[in-house]
Amino acid sequence: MRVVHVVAAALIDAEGRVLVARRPEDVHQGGLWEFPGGKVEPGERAEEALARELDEELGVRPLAARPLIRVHHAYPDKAVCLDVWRVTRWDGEAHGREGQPLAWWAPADCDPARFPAADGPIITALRLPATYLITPEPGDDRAAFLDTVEAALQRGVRLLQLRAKTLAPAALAELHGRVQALAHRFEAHVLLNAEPALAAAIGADGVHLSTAALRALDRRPPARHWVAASCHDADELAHAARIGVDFAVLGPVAATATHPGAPVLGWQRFAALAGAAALPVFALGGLAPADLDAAWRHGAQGVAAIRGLWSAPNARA
Ligand SMILES: Nc1nc2c([nH]c(=O)n2[C@@H]2O[C@H](COP(=O)(O)OP(=O)(O)OP(=O)(O)O)[C@@H](O)[C@H]2O)c(=O)[nH]1
Repeated sequence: MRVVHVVAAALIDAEGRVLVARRPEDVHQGGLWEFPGGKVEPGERAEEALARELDEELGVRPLAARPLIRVHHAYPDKAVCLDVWRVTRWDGEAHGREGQPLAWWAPADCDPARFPAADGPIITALRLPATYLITPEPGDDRAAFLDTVEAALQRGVRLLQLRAKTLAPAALAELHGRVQALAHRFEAHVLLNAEPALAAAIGADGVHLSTAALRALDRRPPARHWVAASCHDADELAHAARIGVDFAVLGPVAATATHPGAPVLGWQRFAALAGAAALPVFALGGLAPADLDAAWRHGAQGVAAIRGLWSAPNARA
């Protein structure tokens, strides 16, 4: 089946709401809500197509846009590649130039059932921040560890993975409770890197699956908000998407101090794997907030890091 290349925009307003439009009843996926956009014309660059579609459909001109996610989806009657951009500044006031109803919804309120099936990963991408902090092993000084977590939250980190492989379950649960209480003060979420049953039992916001844990599962484990997984190749990404994992971490993109000698992917390979994956993918391995533009250009949700976020100067949302 020929793949139709489509550009779509997530216009984000000052309150973090996203603009959605209702598709006419009589077209493909009619009656559902969508992100404004349309087909890329022959010879057109994606950004040109985006500007043309936003003018035709909404009467606005994008001023600040960056890639959000690329989604491939095969409907029974057509295959699409949705190239979705996050637009945070534009000229003009958005109005439905083709008579289509418009609405501004918080990403948390976007119900995937009201959108075409391809849009699930787009909604997830909109709900996720651009950085994912993975904690280093906590040392004996728990107070210093919690202070550093709090400083990271103050810098803007909103998604954390508590990774403390050396702790027994009771000590891990104890530390998790403290980290989660801090995180919730900042409306941030904590994923516990542990057995899904333990994460669920102690009320974690989510669970982060190791590659081995991911491979052992044939369905999404129960979780309050998030199920994430560590992946290294196309098979693992496909398995993660198939069982309903929300997002993946893929790497190492560059060499890291924590995993010396691990084979490095590089940005080109990362982009190929992330672009084919049906879920948002954070880039991991030797990265920091300064790498966000490169990460977005190569199809990442953003950057996941231990060192690069634990004491980095900032974490852009
Ligand atoms: N703009 C947009 N299109 C989407 C989204 N999700 C999704 O699956 N699509 C699909 O991507 C294609 C977009 O093309 P289009 O908006 O030019 O519309 P169309 O196919 O109705 O045009 P046509 O009548 O010329 O065939 C449609 O097949 C649509 O179902 C989305 O969120 N926004």
